[in-house]
Order: sequence, then structure tokens, then C-alpha cells
Amino acid sequence: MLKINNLNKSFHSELGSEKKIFKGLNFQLNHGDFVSIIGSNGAGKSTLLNIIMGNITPDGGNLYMEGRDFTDLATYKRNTFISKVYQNPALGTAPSMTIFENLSMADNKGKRFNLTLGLNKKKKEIYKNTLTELGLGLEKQLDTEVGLLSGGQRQCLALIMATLNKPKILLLDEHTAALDPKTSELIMEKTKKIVESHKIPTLMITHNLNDAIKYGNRLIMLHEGKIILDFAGEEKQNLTPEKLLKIFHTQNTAIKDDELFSLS
Ligand SMILES: Nc1ncnc2c1ncn2[C@@H]1O[C@H](COP(=O)(O)OP(=O)(O)OP(=O)(O)O)[C@@H](O)[C@H]1O
Repeated sequence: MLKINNLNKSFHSELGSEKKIFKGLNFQLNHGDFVSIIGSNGAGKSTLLNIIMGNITPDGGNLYMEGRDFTDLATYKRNTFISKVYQNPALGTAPSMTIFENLSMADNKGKRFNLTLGLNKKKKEIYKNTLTELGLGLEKQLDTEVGLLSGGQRQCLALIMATLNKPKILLLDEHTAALDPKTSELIMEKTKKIVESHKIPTLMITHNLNDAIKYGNRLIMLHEGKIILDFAGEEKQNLTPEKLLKIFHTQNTAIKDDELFSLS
């Protein structure tokens, strides 16, 4: 599926000092994987997703999708097979456009842009059915401007938009972090349903250890650009937040729990 080989990335400060984020990182996302990524602030989690998305160029290494090297592929071309949902619900949707227009835009991603292409009765029915499954009543608000929706409704719409055309990979960058606990749980349940029903290989960054354990089949912990834990299946199911913290502290004694994770 997605393979990352010998990834290297450094950032340079204005004063000229170099910070090495990745020094030969290797990672493979398999078919059917829903991977939670946890780790300390500055571990490189967002940088990794940005490199996959094409927003940050690596200094070395290669990225492969189903065996094809896409390291040098332009971001707009990656957008046709990689989707991302951001922490800020405002980033995934266009506020002055209606729900229907937003969905049409997502539906036409990667095709020659022509909004009228999606503006037909059949599409409206398909979108209505998709939104009905969410159970938020959004199907009755197709002509409502997205800017008028709540953060949770907007994030749900962003999730639908990101997965409408079944991407080969879904990237979730703390996509529930800006929401209240109840809405966050709702979005996580919708995420699970969508990812599992469409079988979309997914990478999800979270600081919530309970979510990292509860959702997905695999959990990795990143620290200083290295994968220091990679648990799947039963090994992951048997994890608890306490066990995770203990494992983490055996390797990193200097970091306090609350700098890393939320247990709520
Ligand atoms: N464009 C950039 N220029 C310079 N340094 C950067 C840039 N992007 C990220 N960094 C640095 O790279 C390191 C990794 O950042 P990254 O955002 O990937 O961490 P993270 O694991 O996502 O952290 P957090 O949990 O706080 O979001 C940090 O030290 C950050 O300051």
C-alpha cells in the first residue's frame, strides 16, 4: 500500500542551525490498516503527514503507493488519491458555499473543475443518502451555507468530503482536537464507520490515548522522528493508557505525561 523508505528531513532556523526531524524513517501502511499515531510535541507527526500530502518536501528517501514511487509527484496530483482532515473544521470546507456545493466540489476533485457537472438531481440524491447515514440531519440542509454549521457538523462534512471518492489513504491530523468531548466522540464513531465500511487505509494523529487505543487496528508511537512502538491486533487491544505511558517512560524519562497526552 503506502511505503516510506529511508525518509530524511531537516529544518533550518533563521540563524542557520539544523534540526533533523527524520533520519532514515521506514514505515509501511498496509491494506485495511487504521493506524493511530501518538507521540510527544515536536516528534514529527504532522511533518510526516505533510510529507505524505506533498506540502513538505523530504531531503531524502522515497514514498511509494502500491509500488509506484510518488516522492516527486505534485501535491495537486496526490490530492486525487490522498485526503486529509485537519484539526480546524474551517480548513476542510468552504464557508460561503452551501453543503451541496461543498460536496460537489469534493466530488469533482481531480476532475476538470466544473461545478455544474455535479449539479444534478441524481447527485443530490446520492449526497442526501450519504448525509442521512451520518444521522445529523444535514441531508435536510443541503442548501445551507457551511459557515452557519456548528464545528462538529462542519467537521463531519469535512470527513464526508475527504472520503467521498474513496481515497487510497486518509490522513487525520488531530481532527477531533478542537471539538468538545461529546462531539469528538461522535466524530470518532463516524470516522470508524466510514473508514471500516469503505476500507480506507488511515493514519490518524491524536493526543488522546483512549482514542488511540480504542480506534483502529494499529498504534504507533513517534518520538524524535523515530517509531518507538508499533503495536497491532491483540497486542494493541490489550493496551491501556497506563501501560502506554509506562512503556513510553522506560525509553524517555525526561518527558512528563501531560506534555504528551490527554487521557480524557
Ligand atoms: N516549516 C518548518 N520550519 C521549521 N521547523 C519546523 C517546520 N515544521 C515543523 N518544524 C519543527 O519540526 C518539529 C516537528 O514538528 P511537527 O509539527 O511535525 O511535530 P508534531 O509531532 O506534529 O508535534 P505536535 O504534537 O506539537 O503537533 C518541531 O520541532 C517543529 O518546530
